[in-house]
Amino acid sequence: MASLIELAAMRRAIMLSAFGLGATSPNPPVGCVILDANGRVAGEGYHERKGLAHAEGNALRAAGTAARGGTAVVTLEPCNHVGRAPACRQLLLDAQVARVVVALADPTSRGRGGIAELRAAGVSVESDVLVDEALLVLGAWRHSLRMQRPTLTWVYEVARGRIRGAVDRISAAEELLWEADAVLAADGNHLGEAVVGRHGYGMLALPRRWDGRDPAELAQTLARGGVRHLLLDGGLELAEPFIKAGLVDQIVVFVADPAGLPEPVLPGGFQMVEVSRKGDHVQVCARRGQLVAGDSTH
Ligand SMILES: Nc1nc(O)c(N)c(N[C@@H]2O[C@H](COP(=O)(O)O)[C@@H](O)[C@H]2O)n1
Repeated sequence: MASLIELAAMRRAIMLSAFGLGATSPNPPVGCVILDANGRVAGEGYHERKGLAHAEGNALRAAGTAARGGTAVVTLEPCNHVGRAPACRQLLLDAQVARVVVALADPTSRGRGGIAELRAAGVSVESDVLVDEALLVLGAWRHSLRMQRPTLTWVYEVARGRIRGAVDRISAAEELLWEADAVLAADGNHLGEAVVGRHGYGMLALPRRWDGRDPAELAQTLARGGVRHLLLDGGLELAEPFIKAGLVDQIVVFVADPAGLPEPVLPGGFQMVEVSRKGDHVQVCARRGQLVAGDSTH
């Protein structure tokens, strides 16, 4: 069982991991905290983008020799492969940590996985710690892997009975770009990295526009190009083919005024999960019905 100190460290690691949202794809946003042998924070880090060090590598570098005999608290199972970065389970063994606390198992882990390797090497490993909280950050990535397409969020504004794109006009909508990898807007005529340059050169391969034909084919192309979270910014004409194809996972709608709400405001099958005030708009977040309970979108 994880101790109270380890649970607090996991929550810290989850917060750190969120700094990687919208930047790490196709890799996951991961955070890690190293506790020394007395349970004090000795180092921490997160995965910033593909091609750079994994979260564990950054946290171990910050901790230095204080990691020896300590505990690594990490939001995703340490990787078991030598890729662009060394295998994290080997870095942890080299640093001589005594214990590893993990939130989520890695659905892409190679061989028998980092957790099994660490246990085989005599390290105490606690897994499935604060899974639901870790999924607040890792959820879109994991859902994308499960569905073999990007997690798709449709954002729009409802104003004077009209439904239209929101990102250009509403700052809270523009902020959603920071959690997405790519954005499709202007009735399909604009397709690009959500925040230009965040993933690093060559990490995403995107077509410049969508021909408007097959949304499932576009989703496949984007998934192959490294996109794990797509933001759709526009009115019904843009979103309808994606809704009909069952490709919209979540909705963020900004309601400008209580009068003249269109009928309906949300498409069928979506349930509200959050209603809040954002400046002069009401923001409603909704998820597909069957995804709300239990495992949620993610
Ligand atoms: N445990 C862990 N921490 C991180 O910080 C990570 N980015 C990952 N990612 C895992 O490794 C794969 C990517 O490897 P490369 O960076 O491309 O070599 C990714 O699929 C995850 O399984 N894991």
